[in-house]
Parts: sequence; structure tokens; C-alpha cells
Amino acid sequence: MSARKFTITVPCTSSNIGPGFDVVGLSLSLYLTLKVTVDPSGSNTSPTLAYTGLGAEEAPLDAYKNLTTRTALYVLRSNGHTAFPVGVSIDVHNEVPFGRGLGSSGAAVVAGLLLGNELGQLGLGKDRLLDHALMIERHPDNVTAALMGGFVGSYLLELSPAEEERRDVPLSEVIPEYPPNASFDWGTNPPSPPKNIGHYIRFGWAPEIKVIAIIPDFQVSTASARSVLPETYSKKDLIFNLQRLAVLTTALTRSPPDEFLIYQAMQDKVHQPYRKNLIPGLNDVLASVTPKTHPGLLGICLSGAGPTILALATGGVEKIAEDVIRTFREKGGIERCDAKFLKVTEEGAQVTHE
Ligand SMILES: Nc1ncnc2c1ncn2[C@@H]1O[C@H](COP(=O)(O)OP(=O)(O)O)[C@@H](O)[C@H]1O
Ligand SMILES: N[C@@H](CCOP(=O)(O)O)C(=O)O
Repeated sequence: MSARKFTITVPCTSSNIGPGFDVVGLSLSLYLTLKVTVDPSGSNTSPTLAYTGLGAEEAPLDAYKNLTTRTALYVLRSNGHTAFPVGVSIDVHNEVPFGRGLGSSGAAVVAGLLLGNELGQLGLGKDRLLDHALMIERHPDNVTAALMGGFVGSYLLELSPAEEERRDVPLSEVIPEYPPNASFDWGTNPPSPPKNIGHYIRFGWAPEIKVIAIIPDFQVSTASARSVLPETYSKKDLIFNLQRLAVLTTALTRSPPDEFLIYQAMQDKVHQPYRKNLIPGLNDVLASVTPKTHPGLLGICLSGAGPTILALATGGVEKIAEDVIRTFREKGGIERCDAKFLKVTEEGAQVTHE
């Protein structure tokens, strides 16, 4: 049998866009790319991994430790396969910085979903793959945008008790850490996830709206940025966010974009105020870059869990980036930031066969 070759491409994502905590995500033009060969005459029983680009010094090359291949193994195991096929080799190239709020872990998971689907020739559609993604990243915003592309809103279905039980399988059983604990049973496959647990809708995106990501040179893990959030919110703060999110999703589709509407609609009281201590200078950045000080600016917020700043603008993008970088340096003591001028990607994660 001859070797199969295919390439998986997954965009990075910016979630929340101000008030849409755990709800909206935007897929953007930095990519995680996997070039995969499956050679049935090969002798390796676990995939060999080579990795270039961002995170190369951190990403495990052991297929049982790497998030992408662990996700692929979950997709395989929950769909009747017991192991990886033989003869798999994967060249990873990554442009998505780790721990910056640009959805690197969501991209790694989505790449793993497509990888598992291809390795097992399972023929699962994207909607079904989303169910698998939600067993791993339990907030839908990044993974939905990375999988589907564009500007996307999503919610999780309320489940029946039986479905809850299938969904609440601990992560350590869905994608076991390696080596797994002594009682872990590789012979028993995890249940397949309940169906249609995540629902989504694609919004439009006004073509005039440009995207700037200003990426500080340090990591904030999403887990730690979630641990600082409160368990409960005041009615006032919830209403504040709901009102803005309802306006924002349509405001970003309208041409020409309305800067007053968008700037106000990108304010947030649910996550950014609690994350400011993790990101020195955040409040100064958000307060000092406004449509008044920076003509062309539409809105500015934390990208995902941070520390990246997402600015949306119709013009003046270089000045916005320069001033965010300067404010981070002067007020936050952050010496290095990288500015990226990104495109909204329409197509989402892709597999192409050679
Ligand atoms: N391409 C990748 N391959 C393997 N692991 C990855 C990859 N990208 C991200 N990860 C894992 O995800 C972690 C970052 O996830 P997270 O804290 O959610 O930040 P973010 O998703 O905002 O970049 C990394 O430290 C790494 O463990
Ligand atoms: N809604 C999540 C999004 C996390 O995104 P990431 O890019 O930081 O992984 C949150 O804000 O916690």
C-alpha cells in the first residue's frame, strides 16, 4: 500500500472581543500547520513528530504528551480505534505564540481533531468534531472559530443527566497524561461525546475593519487567567456585558463601521477587570488608546485570556500599535511586544490531500 500524505492548517483565534466572554471568537491569519505522512510499510507504532516555529522548545515531541496527537488519539479511541495507525510522521510548523491569548491550545486541539479524523479515516464532519473539541477545551469560543473560521458566536447545550455524564468524563481520561496512572486502562475506549453539544453561528465582518494584535513577550496561561475570575457576578455587570454583546455582533458587520457604537460595545466588566493584575499596564493601555486619541480606532480589548491586546481599526494601525507598545513599556515595564497586522480568515481549519 502506498503512503498517504495530507496537510492540516488551523488559524489562530482571538476570543471574547470585549464583552463576549466564552461566547465569541475571531479566526485570524497566523497558522498551525501539520504535514502528515502515513506509510503503512513503516515500523513506528507511535507517530514521529518534528516541530519548527513558535513553541519549538516547549512542545513535546512524544506523541503521548503532545496536545495535538493526544487529541488525535482521543478522536481515534472514542470512535472505535485502539491506537494510532503505524507509520505516521508529522512535521509541525507553528506561527501561533503559546500562552498569549491567541488560541494556541485551541488550534492544537483542532489540529488534533482533524488529524484523528484523517488517521482513522472516520469521515466525521466539522459539527461532530466540535463535539469532540468541547470534551477537551470546555469553553467553545476558540475551538469553534478555529474550526469554522470567521467571526463566530457559540453556546453549549444544556444536557440531559445521561449526556452530562458522558460529557463530564474527566480530562485525564479523555486525553490521559503520559505515563497514565497505574489504574488507567488503555483497553477501554472513552465514550464518544454526546451529539451537538456546541451550537454556533457565523456573523459577517465589515471589510473595512483591520485587526492589530499587540503581543507582549510573556505568557499568561488560560487556566491561571480563568482562576482569577469570580464565581458570581452582579446583575448590573451582567446586564452591562449582555447589552454590549448584542450590539457588537451586528455593529462589526456594518459598513461603514460606527466607531462610537463599536468602541462602547467592546467594553467589558466580566473578565478584563479581574485579569489586570496578571498583565501589568493593561488598564493604562485600554484607557489611553481611544477613538479620540487615535483616529481610525474602533475598539480595543484583551485578546482571549491575554496578555495580547486586540485593536480593531479602519486606519492609523501603525500609530495604535506603537502607542500600545510604548504604554506597555512605560506603565507596565514590559520591554518587548510584537505587533501583528492580521486578516480575518473565512475558511477555518482545512485538510488538503496530496
Ligand atoms: N502547537 C502546539 N502543540 C502542542 N501543544 C501546544 C501547541 N499550542 C499550544 N499548546 C499547549 O497549550 C498551552 C497554551 O495554552 P493556553 O494556556 O490555553 O494559552 P493560549 O491558548 O492562549 O495560547 C501551551 O503551553 C502548550 O502546552
Ligand atoms: N474565553 C476564554 C478564551 C481563552 O482564550 P485563549 O486564547 O487565551 O486560550 C477566556 O477568556 O478564558
